[in-house]
Amino acid sequence: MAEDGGGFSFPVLHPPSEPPKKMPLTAFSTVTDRSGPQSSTPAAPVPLYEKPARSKVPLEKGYTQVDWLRLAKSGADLTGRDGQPLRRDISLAEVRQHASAEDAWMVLRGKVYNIGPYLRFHPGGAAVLMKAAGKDGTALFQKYHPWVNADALLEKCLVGLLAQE
Ligand code: HEM
Repeated sequence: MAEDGGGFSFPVLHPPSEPPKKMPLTAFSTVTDRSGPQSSTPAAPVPLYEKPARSKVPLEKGYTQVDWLRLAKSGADLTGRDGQPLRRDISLAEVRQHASAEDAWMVLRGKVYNIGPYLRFHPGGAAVLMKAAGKDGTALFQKYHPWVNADALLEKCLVGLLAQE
């Protein structure tokens, strides 16, 4: 609608005949899930951040990573090599013979580690780590935590290198 304003023509807005309905204040009731049949109950709010499932286990007292680093620095022989030099010829067949909790070796990226001393310190739990005992655990390691610096953590557990086949 336009009215004459002395040579100018401009629209005049009339207030709506009905006052606006009171708007709900919460996002909860204004957001509606239209994916399925409509219902009177509001859709549950979608969480913005799903907490990933963690499988860290509570460690026994005295078995934190700090305790481990302290042990690793203590000079104790964690390799089980009894002072023998690093070996470069370890076969997978030999690794397989070290598959018990008392005597556990694991291959990680071509390096053979004596993981027995680390079992109780492993944040994922000893039982999980035992899955890789006597085996090449590289794929499992990469699956769970490729960011972990095993070279540093297990430096003092190095038995030697896997033989090139
Ligand atoms: C011997 C080499 C390994 C070392 C040094 C090691 C070290 C660690 C460390 C430092 C963490 C804590 C990671 C974090 O808080 O971000 C961890 C967690 C874990 N590790 Fe290992 N790990 C080893 C091998 C393995 C293997 C072979 C498996 C699987 C069979 C495994 C499974 C896990 C799992 C499931 C967790 C808990 C992950 C989580 O939910 O936070 N680890 N490990």
